[in-house]
Amino acid sequence: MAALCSASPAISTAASLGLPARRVVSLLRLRLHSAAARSHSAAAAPRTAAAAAAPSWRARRRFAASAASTTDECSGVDTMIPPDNRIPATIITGFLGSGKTTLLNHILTAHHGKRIAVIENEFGEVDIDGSLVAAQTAGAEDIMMLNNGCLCCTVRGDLVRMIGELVNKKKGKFDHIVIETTGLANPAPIIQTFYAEDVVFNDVKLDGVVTLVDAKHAKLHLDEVKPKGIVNEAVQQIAYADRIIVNKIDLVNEPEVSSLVERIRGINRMANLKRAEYGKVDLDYVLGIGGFDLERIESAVSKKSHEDHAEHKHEHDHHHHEHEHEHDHDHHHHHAHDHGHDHHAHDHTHDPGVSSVSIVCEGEMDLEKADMWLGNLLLEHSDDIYRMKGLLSVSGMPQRFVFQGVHDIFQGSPERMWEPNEPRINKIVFIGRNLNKEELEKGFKDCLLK
Ligand SMILES: Nc1nc2c(ncn2[C@@H]2O[C@H](COP(=O)(O)OP(=O)(O)OP(=O)(O)O)[C@@H](O)[C@H]2O)c(=O)[nH]1
Repeated sequence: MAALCSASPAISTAASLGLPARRVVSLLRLRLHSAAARSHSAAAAPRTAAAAAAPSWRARRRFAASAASTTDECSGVDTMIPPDNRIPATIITGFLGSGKTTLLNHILTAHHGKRIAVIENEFGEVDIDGSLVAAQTAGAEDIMMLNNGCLCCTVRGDLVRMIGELVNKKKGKFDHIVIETTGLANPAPIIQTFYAEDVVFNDVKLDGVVTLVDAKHAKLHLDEVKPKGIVNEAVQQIAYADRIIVNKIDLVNEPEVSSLVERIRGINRMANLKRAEYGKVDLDYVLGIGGFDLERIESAVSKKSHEDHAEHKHEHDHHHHEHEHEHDHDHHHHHAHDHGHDHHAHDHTHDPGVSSVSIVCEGEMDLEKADMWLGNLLLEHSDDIYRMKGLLSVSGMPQRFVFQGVHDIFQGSPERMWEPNEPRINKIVFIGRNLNKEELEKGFKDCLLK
């Protein structure tokens, strides 16, 4: 059963990655915590207000099992998302050789005025990437190496320690942390580190996941068939991304890039996407992106890839048809029917089953029903739901309700007020494995007030 106002249904399975025991999500409880956050910050001076916001973040993060203040939980809430002054951290991921270090060097050598601490994860004995970065740049405040292991498993503890060390010893001396993963990393455990580990969570917030895709070789890796139960890292890196950079476009022709973009969109339609050579993108495309910020949910759930279109149009005015495949007709297939080249090969034979589903519907949500539905959904499918973002029009709530999640880690809060004439539209986007569009759509729409 899903959690309702007063239930505390912790599921007993402790997650394999050392995360806290899973709990069923409850929108109703999230609403409560928002109210608590408001009373905290209202009473506090500006500086303490930021600090006071932390417990509420944590509460929302973990769906505190105790039904602490249950008396007026169904009353209206007129809170806003609390300020978050933690240090932002960006994860740069992408398959081997896709251009992660090149992008990092671009970030470190560009003029943005940010002081950046770098954590490098080189898979192997020698700090090759570290020396490449270090040799080329004077821009990094600190370069720390995570050696001899993949960031996604053995050295996660090291990552936590390193971030802790950075914060303890150098707080105030840097403005942003950039973590470069190995090309074989699954980003999920790294993302979860930011929510599951207090040492990290209290001082550092995940700003976003930037995924580099090698325009020349990506298809090969995306098509690779893995043994049953093993997920293709190249697909996962795309699935978790907030920003995608299709890099090395100098090595391929336009139809090849378009086909790849379409393929990527089949996996993740929530992320922004840009094409680049040598990782050269505007820095505000990769830093300060707020991929996990509730305030910025709307752009993700409303995405129709304008930016890619604009960027692309700028560079290749005659060839910008990929957007035609990206808007709201969510299909699980991604044929390259318009491009006339061999893009069908992956279709359903090699398809790792990772895709996006977005649902938009007008009307007012019954919060209890939505709560029940989402709770059950995550109870059964949180392993398969990689990322989720949503914006709801809740009956009786004057604000828009926004939420986002990564597997069973979930945050939500009322956001700004609905404008008087603004259409009450509900939007939800899932990225994950084996998503059943029809079932999701039916479940979501059944939560509307009849
Ligand atoms: N032609 C071309 N080469 C590129 C581009 N971007 C990066 N490279 C080259 O590709 C190679 C790999 O780039 P890196 O930045 O080291 O890639 P990486 O993802 O950090 O590699 P790993 O750490 O091995 O996973 C280097 O020789 C880069 O100079 C590009 O846009 N075009």
